[in-house]
Amino acid sequence: MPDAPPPHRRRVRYQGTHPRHFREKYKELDPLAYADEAEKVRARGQTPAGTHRSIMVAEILAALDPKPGERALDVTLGYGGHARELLRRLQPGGFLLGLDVDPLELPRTEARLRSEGFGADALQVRRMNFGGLAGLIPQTGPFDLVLADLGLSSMQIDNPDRGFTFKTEGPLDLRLNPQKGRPASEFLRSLSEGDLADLLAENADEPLAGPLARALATHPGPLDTTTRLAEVLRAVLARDHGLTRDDPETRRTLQRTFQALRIAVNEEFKVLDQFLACLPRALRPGGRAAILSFHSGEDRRVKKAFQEGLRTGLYAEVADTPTRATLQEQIDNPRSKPAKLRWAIRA
Ligand SMILES: C[S@@+](CC[C@H](N)C(=O)[O-])C[C@H]1O[C@@H](n2cnc3c(N)ncnc32)[C@H](O)[C@@H]1O
Repeated sequence: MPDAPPPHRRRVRYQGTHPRHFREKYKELDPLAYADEAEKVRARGQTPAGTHRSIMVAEILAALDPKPGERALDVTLGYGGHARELLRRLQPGGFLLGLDVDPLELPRTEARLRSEGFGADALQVRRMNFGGLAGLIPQTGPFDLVLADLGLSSMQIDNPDRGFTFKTEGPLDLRLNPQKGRPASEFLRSLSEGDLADLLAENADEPLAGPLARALATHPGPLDTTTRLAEVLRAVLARDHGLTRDDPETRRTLQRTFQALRIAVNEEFKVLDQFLACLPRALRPGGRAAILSFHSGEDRRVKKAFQEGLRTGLYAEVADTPTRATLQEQIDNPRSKPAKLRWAIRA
């Protein structure tokens, strides 16, 4: 019998000349069929949907100094961009173990790296939270280099189903691993006004923590979508400060609130502290660690752990000041603007 014809796929429709929403960006989401599209999007200073542009690659390579035959641990594999650059420099004979907590993106990243020729002798991938590093090291032994690129990948931010962005309607989820724990909407319901104010202040240095917490805690209906949460916040900013939807301060306040909730839902400070406490055990003598952080709560922790490790003799050398992305990179990829890189060398 002849093969049945492939099912007809209706072209994705969108308003205007360019697709604006994630699901409309069918060309970017299918880079094999539309090879040029990603380049055009990058030339506009944007990140193609479904991909991630690795940040401060040259600076991270300089800090980690990977050499053929060495063993590396990337605890935030993400899109695998940094891992790919490390793997190239670790060959021949080197090895990289990539971890990520995200069950949705990790298999795609592994498939992409395998298709680029990195076999099981060079690359292994494991779904796990880097907060559990202390349980991993007895199995793997220490590494020559360890990389942590904290936070979220662009694939996670841009996918409305994950609920990380207020720019598009989606469930208020915010979990890095949606198969574990409770979504932000449920978590939000469990908090008192006081808890919420503390969370906004501690996790995002939010100056309007009090009034925002009051509005969220006393909101009559459910706050179960990204856009509904954003509307409640915007209403407070308009009422108390006359800020419009498009005011940059409105955007920053929304970003801080989403960040504070994400940190809480994923217990990001707790797992970062666990990781930092175990990091010296994950490094061989002379081993190098590099950590890229994206907000002050993370950077404070990294700085303190490195300085304490230097004082107690666990580290031989640590970065005095954080390295920032070059101005050109900040223009090319605005997501690199808040990034701070710190490194340490194991004694
Ligand atoms: C900024 S992205 C990494 C991008 C990657 N360096 C690249 O070049 O493609 C951060 C990744 O870390 C993962 N992640 C965040 N917290 C984690 C944790 N506690 N344990 C494991 N993975 C985590 C996220 O799921 C995300 O994929």
